[in-house]
Amino acid sequence: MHRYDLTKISDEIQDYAEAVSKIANAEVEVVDVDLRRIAGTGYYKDKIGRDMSSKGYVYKHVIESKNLAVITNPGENELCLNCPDADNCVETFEVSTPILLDDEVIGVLGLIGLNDLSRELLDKNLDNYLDFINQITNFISTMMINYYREEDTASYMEALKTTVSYLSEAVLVLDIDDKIRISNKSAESQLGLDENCQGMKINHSPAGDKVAADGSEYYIDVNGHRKYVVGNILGMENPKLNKILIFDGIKKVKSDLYDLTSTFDTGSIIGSSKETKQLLDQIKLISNSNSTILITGESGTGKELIATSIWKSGDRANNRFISINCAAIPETLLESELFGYTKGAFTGADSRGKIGKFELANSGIIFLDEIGDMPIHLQSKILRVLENRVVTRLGSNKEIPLNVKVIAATNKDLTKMIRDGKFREDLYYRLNVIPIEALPLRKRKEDIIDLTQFFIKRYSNLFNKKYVKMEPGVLDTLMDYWWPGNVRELENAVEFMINMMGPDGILTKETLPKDFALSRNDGKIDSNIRTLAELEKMEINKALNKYGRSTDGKKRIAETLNIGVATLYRKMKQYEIE
Ligand SMILES: Nc1ncnc2c1ncn2[C@@H]1O[C@H](COP(=O)(O)OP(=O)(O)OP(=O)(O)O)[C@@H](O)[C@H]1O
Repeated sequence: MHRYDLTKISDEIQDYAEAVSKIANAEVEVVDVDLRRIAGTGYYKDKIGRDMSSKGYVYKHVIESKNLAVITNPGENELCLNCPDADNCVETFEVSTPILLDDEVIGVLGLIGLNDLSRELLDKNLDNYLDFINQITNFISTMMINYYREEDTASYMEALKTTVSYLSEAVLVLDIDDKIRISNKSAESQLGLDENCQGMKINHSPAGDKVAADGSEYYIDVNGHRKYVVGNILGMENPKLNKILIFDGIKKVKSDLYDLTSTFDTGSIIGSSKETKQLLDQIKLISNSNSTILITGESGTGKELIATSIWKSGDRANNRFISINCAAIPETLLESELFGYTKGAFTGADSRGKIGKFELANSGIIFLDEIGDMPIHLQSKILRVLENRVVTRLGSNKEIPLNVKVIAATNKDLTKMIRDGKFREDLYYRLNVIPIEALPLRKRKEDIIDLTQFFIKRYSNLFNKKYVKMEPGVLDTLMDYWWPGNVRELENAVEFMINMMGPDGILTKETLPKDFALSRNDGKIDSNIRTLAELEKMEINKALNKYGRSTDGKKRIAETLNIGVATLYRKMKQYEIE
């Protein structure tokens, strides 16, 4: 196989051959390097496609030498000596010119005289003829290059089309006039185009970066409609394809950000105790108020669930609920997470800027969980946001008006923190406009019955197990326990029990978690009362022994204890666990 195959453009070569033949008053033939006749005029036309390797001595010489051969004495020339037709050669002259491409011979063009007239013409105008033929061979090699270039482009386009069709982001490949050359399904549906949109002009202009950290924001105008998208425009070094637009609609980008943020539980509050009924009434009363709410209570009492219930029963239910755990985000990042930043606001910041959680929550609710862990310098900033109802991105001085309802939560004693100088008193009063207390489970024991039933149902469904009943005494044990980890601990205990439950579907005392031994022996509370801190320390130590101290180990511990990794580190520090 040769690199260049002249047969691919044989029709065009034949057209040239015919033209040259007329102008030069001679016959023309073109052969490739295998001495196959590609084109031919007059006498040679019928012989196109024939293999000439047994003859064609002159051509062989031209191919090997890469030089032109002018034969004025065909049959007698030394190059004709071995030719079987040398004795009865009908030619009066022959000019054989190599067709060169990249310094490689890809074929030979032969100009052949068959009568004296053409011989005479040649003799008179040899130089002109040679120039002319040179031009023609150059044309042929240019045609060959173009042929491969187009073929390359076609397969390149095909490959690009296939690749693009696999991408979930919207992709448009535009030509130099910003007309669509390639589009994928996502781009078509986002811009409301049909699949035959090739050739349609797309106008795009920067929209100024407001939301996304990983792309620029653009308006795309198509069919008289304007779309607001986030993405990237890649330039291409290609004469036909000019740029690639990769983007997603702003709504999707915002909701992706939102999905990343919202890991909250949106279940409903279970419990029929007097206390829980009161809580539900209170939620109803306040859900439409725009005042700030502070939910206090031990860990696992359902503070976040209360916050989402307020959201769902209020008039902001159709807008966002953005939850941010102030303890889980490193102090250095918390400020930019909350307020956002503009391009190049600080070293290491994404060069395009990013929306903050306050802005993202606009017209909805922001839930500031573990507000007691907020560093004091940020407390004053939060206070300012709450007072002025505007937010300013880091690195910018533009104030963005906010219509956000704030719900904060903490398991810390903020009044004590104020006394210790760790929490700003003015912020506390700003937050504590509507205080809600999430009671510990042991202070609303009736709920244990409802919650146990609720979780039994959830986990037996989840694990596809049939639950029949609970052995007498099991519920008493659960009711008597003091649940330091509150509802979260109860949920974990029930999940464990359903795992342990035999095929008879009966929850026995044996299915209770081992660590329940504190109250398991006789169904009564262990007479040695431990502090919560002691219990937490014990559990963390146990988990460290089981899973080890590696980063992965700690991840698993955090999962098992149902707390965040940041909380685990904080607690290890607090209890001086090495
Ligand atoms: N009354 C309830 N009904 C149903 N599920 C509940 C109830 N209270 C809490 N839960 C569940 O218990 C778990 C812990 O609740 P949540 O995260 O709201 O507690 P929290 O007080 O915010 O905890 P932390 O202070 O540790 O963040 C969640 O899975 C929640 O759905």
